[in-house]
Amino acid sequence: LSVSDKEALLKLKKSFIHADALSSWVPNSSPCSDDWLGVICVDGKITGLHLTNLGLSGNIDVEALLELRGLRTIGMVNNSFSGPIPDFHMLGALKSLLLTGNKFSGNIPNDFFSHLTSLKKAWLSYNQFNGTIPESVTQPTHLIELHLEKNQFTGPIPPMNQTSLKQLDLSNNMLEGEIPESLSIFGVNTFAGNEGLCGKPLDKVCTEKDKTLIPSNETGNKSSDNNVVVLSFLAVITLVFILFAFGNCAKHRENEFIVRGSESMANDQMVEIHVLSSNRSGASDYSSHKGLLKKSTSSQQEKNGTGDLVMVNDAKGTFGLSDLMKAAAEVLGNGGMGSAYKALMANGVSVVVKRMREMNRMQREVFDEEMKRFGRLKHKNILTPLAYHFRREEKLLISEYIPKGSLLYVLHGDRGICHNELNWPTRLKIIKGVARGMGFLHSEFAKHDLPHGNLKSSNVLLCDDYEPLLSDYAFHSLVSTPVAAQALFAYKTPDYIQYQKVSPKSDVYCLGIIILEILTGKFPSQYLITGKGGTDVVQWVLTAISEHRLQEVLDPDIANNTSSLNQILQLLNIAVACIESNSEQRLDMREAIRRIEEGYEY
Ligand SMILES: Nc1ncnc2c1ncn2[C@@H]1O[C@H](COP(=O)(O)OP(=O)(O)OP(=O)(O)O)[C@@H](O)[C@H]1O
Repeated sequence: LSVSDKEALLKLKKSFIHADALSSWVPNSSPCSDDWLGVICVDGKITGLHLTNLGLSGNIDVEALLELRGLRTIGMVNNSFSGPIPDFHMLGALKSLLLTGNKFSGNIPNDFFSHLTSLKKAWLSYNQFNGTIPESVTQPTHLIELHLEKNQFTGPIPPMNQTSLKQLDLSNNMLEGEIPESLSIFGVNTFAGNEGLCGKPLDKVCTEKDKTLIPSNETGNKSSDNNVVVLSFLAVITLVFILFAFGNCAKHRENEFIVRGSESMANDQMVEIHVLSSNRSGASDYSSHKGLLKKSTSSQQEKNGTGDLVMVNDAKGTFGLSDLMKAAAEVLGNGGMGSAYKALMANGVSVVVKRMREMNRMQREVFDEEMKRFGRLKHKNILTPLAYHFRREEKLLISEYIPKGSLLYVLHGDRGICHNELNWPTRLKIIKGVARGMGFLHSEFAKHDLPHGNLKSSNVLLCDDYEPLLSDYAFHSLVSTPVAAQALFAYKTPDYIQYQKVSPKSDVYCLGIIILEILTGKFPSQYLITGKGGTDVVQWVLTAISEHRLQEVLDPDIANNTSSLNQILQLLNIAVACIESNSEQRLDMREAIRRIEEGYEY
């Protein structure tokens, strides 16, 4: 590694604002041998930067990047970078440019992709880009993945005909005109949310006018002018809406809108969420009856009870959207996949409603099948959903409310009676239940890359007798990779951070973290976006092992249980074998479960 590579990275770091997460990037260490966060090296050469979810912003110093001769991947997914797209087109050897989930805005120059001839993956989704899609996107001949969804691109789609293209997502922009025939092999979801598009695979037939729209700068600029008008109009409407809603809310504010998130979980206040009733008009539209949905469904759906709520499991009886809309709702939190509410329905049943963001990877029929399959799952340690609601813009997943709450809450949030009940036999019961639930998911979803994908203590709910129930599993196939990378805990494992891969072994790593969390009683920093706060349980335990201080890492509440100490240390060793950073040397799920069930004697 030449010195200038290190200097280049330090220069790059200087151009970032809020770079606290890059505390390992310091002059007296080496990027490759000292494992600088997010720096990918092959044979001592820097080949990639994988700076995902680090809260970074600032002006990316492309000159510094130019000095990294071996650089092939730039990954800056889910940070806060803003302004025009940096001059990445100067890095002609780039293979992956991953910028999803930032605040980049403005036009992308028309020749941006011309020099990026080796580009295989371009993820520019979930930003605020506008103007036309640069025509040069047709030029990288090996392009495999192009993600432009959730921007404000206008005008027609350039005539891309790369046969290499396997993933294309242009959804939720403002594109218009005829879809090029070469792209009609992609599904409807690729183009959804662009009112002005027509042609196959969409149902909308093109008019002569649509067909004459050709990609040109003039068209792009014209449409963006139109968009400015439309956007200004929308902005005014939104402002009126916000002012009105604010006025309405302010009246009720004192006891309402209290969020019961992980930070303030002991707060049990009820909230009212105002519902926009579609069958009235004018300012009086905003009825203040209790409910969950911001926009109401049609009055017919309300009348017939179930609306378009699909029951997949009637263990708690049947109910409909209208029952949910009338229920008293309480915000439980806002996780990576969306927000969660508790709803107490008039029949006395409490449910949790999760509003899922971005579950549009599948066609409606496939989604329906998947949900029905979820509804049929039966295992003592699995939370089986009760119902779901499908609309393009929004999916709701409804499950039974589990009063004791999550392992996260009982372990770290509640210092009351439940925490005191977390003695060793109870913790062992939880570990075994989690392992059994994982075993079930790994055989039920054996073909999935991630049978669970999001195992962490907030997704382990505790029954009254402390039997754990796993929730939020098997979402991986329902969402696109950029969303998964943002929302699923399996993407925080070394498998993804260092090697950009996930597999069933990533679930094993997550199991290891949860066991360490239960044994140490510490909140893992791994759960936090920036990794700041909490305890890096992996590092802490590995250091303690190397210094033969194992007992010191145990939660004092269980460490005093001398009769079980051997068993506790045995579980600690199993967890350590699960958090092995090299997935090939890591235990597989079956072996991890076998060891947890059988126990090893020292
Ligand atoms: N069925 C349930 N019963 C009781 N509490 C629940 C239930 N489902 C979720 N919760 C709690 O509600 C809160 C919010 O859940 P949510 O799943 O939205 O967020 P999360 O688990 O923190 O993140 P993620 O979206 O990644 O799973 C969490 O504290 C969770 O433990």
